[in-house]
Amino acid sequence: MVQIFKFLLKSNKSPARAHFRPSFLDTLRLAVRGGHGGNGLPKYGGVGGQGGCVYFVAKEGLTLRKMAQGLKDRRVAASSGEDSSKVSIFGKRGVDTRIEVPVGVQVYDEQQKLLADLNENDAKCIVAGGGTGGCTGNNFLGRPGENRIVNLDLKLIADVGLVGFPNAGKSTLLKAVSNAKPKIAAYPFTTIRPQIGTIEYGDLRSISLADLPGLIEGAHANFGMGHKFLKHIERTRLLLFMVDIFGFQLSPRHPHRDCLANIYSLNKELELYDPSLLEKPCVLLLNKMDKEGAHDILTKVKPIIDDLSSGLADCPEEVRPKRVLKFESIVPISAINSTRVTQVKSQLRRTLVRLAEKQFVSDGEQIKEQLQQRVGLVGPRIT
Ligand SMILES: Nc1nc2c(ncn2[C@@H]2O[C@H](COP(=O)(O)OP(=O)(O)OP(=O)(O)O)[C@@H](O)[C@H]2O)c(=O)[nH]1
Repeated sequence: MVQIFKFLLKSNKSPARAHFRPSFLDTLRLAVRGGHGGNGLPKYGGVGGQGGCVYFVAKEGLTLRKMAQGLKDRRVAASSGEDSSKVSIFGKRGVDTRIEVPVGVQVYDEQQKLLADLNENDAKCIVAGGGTGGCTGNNFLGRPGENRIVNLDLKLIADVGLVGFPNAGKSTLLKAVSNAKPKIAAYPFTTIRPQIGTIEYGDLRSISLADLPGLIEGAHANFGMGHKFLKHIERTRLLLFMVDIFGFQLSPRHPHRDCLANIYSLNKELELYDPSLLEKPCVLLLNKMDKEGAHDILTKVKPIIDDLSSGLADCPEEVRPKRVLKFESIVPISAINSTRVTQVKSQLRRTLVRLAEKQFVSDGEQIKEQLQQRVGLVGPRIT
């Protein structure tokens, strides 16, 4: 009888969903606790060992999901310091707990205060200090370690951020220029998580390109997946905007926006989310140029895109930005046929090289200034 029941229960089990993929994880909450300080020994003036601390180390190639899998109950503690004893007057320090986190993680406390920004491989930060050991100052009673909740917020780091409304052809471009294998389909929101691809050049240089999906009108106010993906733009050095030359309509309930309105709308979304994003260098791609009528639209809109402020008066009020973007370059392309894709690759590289040069010069100036201050008037002359 038991066997029959077992068989029936087994056969009723629903099959695993073949399309199931774990979703992208970019935030994680952890409880961290430093070790308790060991007690001192009053009779001999012995000092207890300090509690161990919990610290994070950034490691490339690690994801928050992988990290979370290793921390099932989301609690991390370090061990306590040793008590002072007759044979060991100074108690041993507690063992520290090292937790590896992905590069690009920002650590916040419960009051949303930034504790650390781990954006380099091997960058470290202590998130919970150990308690002090018992000594004369605390009546030989060891103190508890720091105990708090920390929030980890992962922001992707890529050289280039690909920004555009759904269906513009971002995944198609990513596939054409890089080694990424994104999902492509003729309906919006095919891409549900950021994808990063590497563009490789003949001289073995490479740059990373992140497709940041989910941007829609109102994303700045957290509509759609709003902030979840907008935040990733902050860490990119160059913005690559992409619009469909024929415009875009989110759904039959939403108005159809032509290509110009789309550009203004993207401009406004970034401006409202964080105006400093508008200072990043940017390149615009006008996609789907292989379709009939695309060149006529391009001839009409190109002069306005060259100087976006000239078209502001005709722009629908709800998508009108206060400050307009100035594109370094505007490239009409067909991502599906790879037309002018090589030009896009060279343009991205040129802009990034120029940026790096600028940064190098300004770093150099800063170092020179610091040196001059340190050496002062008595040292050798710095030219
Ligand atoms: N005719 C034409 N169609 C294109 C071109 N680029 C992309 N498409 C088509 O446009 C549709 C959307 O392309 P995707 O690459 O998925 O667009 P996306 O911007 O990544 O879309 P989301 O995943 O919604 O963010 C697909 O059917 C593509 O085949 C192009 O250059 N010309």
